[in-house]
Amino acid sequence: MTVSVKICGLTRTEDMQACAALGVRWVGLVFHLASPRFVKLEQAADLHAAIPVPNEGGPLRVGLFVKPTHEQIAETLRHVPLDILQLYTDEATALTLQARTGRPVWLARGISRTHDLPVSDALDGYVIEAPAQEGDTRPGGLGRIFDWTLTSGWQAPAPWLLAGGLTPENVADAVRTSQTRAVDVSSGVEERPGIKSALLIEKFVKNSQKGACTH
Ligand SMILES: O=C(O)c1ccccc1NCC(=O)[C@H](O)[C@H](O)COP(=O)(O)O
Repeated sequence: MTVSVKICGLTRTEDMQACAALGVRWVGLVFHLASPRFVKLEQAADLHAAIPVPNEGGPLRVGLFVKPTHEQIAETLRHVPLDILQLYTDEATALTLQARTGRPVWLARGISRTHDLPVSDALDGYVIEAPAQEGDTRPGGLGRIFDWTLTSGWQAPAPWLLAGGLTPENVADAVRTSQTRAVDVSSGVEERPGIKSALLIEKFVKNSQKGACTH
């Protein structure tokens, strides 16, 4: 089994190109102003254009939005033809935005117990990560892990990615323990926020496959 990889929070052309060259399945662009990885629309359009499109073998482009309005997403899509929307919002809003944009929507969900795991199959996917804590300035990209055994044996209602605090060192164990088929990383492959390391991305992609052998 192959484990699919998403690299999130890209801000530089060379990092987009490294992801494409290393066979990363998804690249994430953060449209949340308070993030150190925030990209403006023109910058995002340039990043989008820097790599092959998905039907020519390039990664799918995922846009991250925190409590977005339809207007914000519509304006973003006018500049950047994103393939997938990753939303930090409630499920009802996510469903509305899925219908209004016609784009696949992944809902980010922080979990601290199995009871928190999503049950609805109406969305296109989930990003499962550690729950937000009081004082957090943003809901993701914080390098925080959660108990990976919580998803072991989960009959997920839709495709999902494991996220939060993954690194080249822990990703094989994370895949093995959580039984995920897709992983999502931002800070664990960075030199500093928004600045990725091609070497760390390469190690991450390679090591993510090592946990996949046993399930
Ligand atoms: O990266 C951010 O700054 C960010 C801001 C607002 C919402 C989400 C954000 N990032 C999400 C991600 O990068 C990933 O989906 C995930 O949380 C992994 O992050 P990390 O723990 O840094 O690997």
